[in-house]
Amino acid sequence: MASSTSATVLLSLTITAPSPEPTTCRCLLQPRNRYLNLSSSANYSNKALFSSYNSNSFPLSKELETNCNSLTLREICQDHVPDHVLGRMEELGHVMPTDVQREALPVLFSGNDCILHAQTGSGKTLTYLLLIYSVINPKRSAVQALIVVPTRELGMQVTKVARMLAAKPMDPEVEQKSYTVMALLDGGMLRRHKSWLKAEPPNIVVATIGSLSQMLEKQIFKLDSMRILVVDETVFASASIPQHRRFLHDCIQQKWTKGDVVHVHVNPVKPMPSCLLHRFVICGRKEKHRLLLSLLQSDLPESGIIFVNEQSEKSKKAGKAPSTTLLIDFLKASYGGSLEIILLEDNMNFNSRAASLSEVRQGGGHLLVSTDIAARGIDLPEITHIYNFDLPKTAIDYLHRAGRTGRKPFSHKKCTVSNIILSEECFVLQRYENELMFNCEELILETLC
Ligand SMILES: Nc1ncnc2c1ncn2[C@@H]1O[C@H](COP(=O)(O)OP(=O)(O)OP(=O)(O)O)[C@@H](O)[C@H]1O
Repeated sequence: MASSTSATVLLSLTITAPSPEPTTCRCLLQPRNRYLNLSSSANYSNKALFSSYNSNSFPLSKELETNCNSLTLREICQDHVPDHVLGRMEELGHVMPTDVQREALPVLFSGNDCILHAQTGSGKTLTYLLLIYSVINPKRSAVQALIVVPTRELGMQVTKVARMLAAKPMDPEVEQKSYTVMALLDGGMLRRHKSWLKAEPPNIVVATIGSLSQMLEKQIFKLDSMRILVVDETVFASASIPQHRRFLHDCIQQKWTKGDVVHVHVNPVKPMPSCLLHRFVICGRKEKHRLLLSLLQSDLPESGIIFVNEQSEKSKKAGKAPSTTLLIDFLKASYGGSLEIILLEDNMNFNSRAASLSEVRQGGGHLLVSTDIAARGIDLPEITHIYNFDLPKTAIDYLHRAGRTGRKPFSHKKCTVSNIILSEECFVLQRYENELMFNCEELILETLC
């Protein structure tokens, strides 16, 4: 994929990297006139944002740097982001910056290449959207920013936030052309999008890789006006070497970035948000349903996600029902609490998945039974409890699942991640604790029953 000529490319990524500095990170890089192959980028498990824009790089003012600690988001952004976007941002309750926003935004606005490291739920999406709104021109009918996401669910989430920030000012006195944001997601109406892209290209496109490739192949999607490319929550490479230093080294080697990339590292020691309490219960395979029920009855979550691993091929071939279905049936028959039980899994068609998510987003308290499809990028701040009915397959998956709760940056409320494990899985959990540097307390069975 070609970036536009004389463009500066910026990459931001969330590397959920364990050793030597385990953390979630984003990386902002500036290649010049480079080709970036999204689908074949390999070797890191991360969340990434690439953006390209014509920057008049200027050094970060020392004064701004020192004063940034006490600045509001508006003060940090006001010379860059249009006023009505800042107004919307404040209406949405974003007044003070999170750590990553405070540290990253001045660097991004300065046009420097940089890498950002920050925990899940720390406000990276707003960070890159503010950068996008600082760069694109709503009067220009051309795709100026492209955000590539791995799943339809994350795409819907990002589109929602982008549209909320871009909403036209309520005040009729304020004349402002609104930004247009298109969601080009798998399972969507590609024919309709095709006409839209041809007739009046939107300013921002949020796309899954499949839909994007189709549009690129048919040459409907033109990248010549693109100034920012974001790759969000995408696997760039093997999870076995998720080390940001190595990643950065490779990016420089591949010339995706200039050599003087800035590395902004927020909370370098602990990748896991500190507002999370982790605990585990050991039980036999047949006791898991009953144990989950006891946990739900004693925790009384406001809302929660119960993560179940995907059904194995072997189990499918044997004609067994998936664990999600069994669990939903069990909960519907025995739960009896006030929360609504909702299913979200890969096997569902796009419409059913969208319906489940919109039901969840309407609020009112729910228990979402889900595979890892809900583990990345989905932002449901009302979730207070995560239950790993099945232990995730990797430490990175653990981090992403856990990061679906505790998503209120300025709240001191503790949220809980509970793991229902078999005795032979203890060492796996221990490994995740070591890799991600968190502590998981054992809950003794008697106290629950
Ligand atoms: N400055 C802010 N003030 C208050 N809330 C904020 C602020 N910035 C972001 N948030 C809220 O914090 C939550 C998490 O933000 P966001 O989804 O951007 O995190 P993230 O770092 O991208 O997480 P992940 O890596 O898990 O995708 C969202 O509900 C968002 O609305």
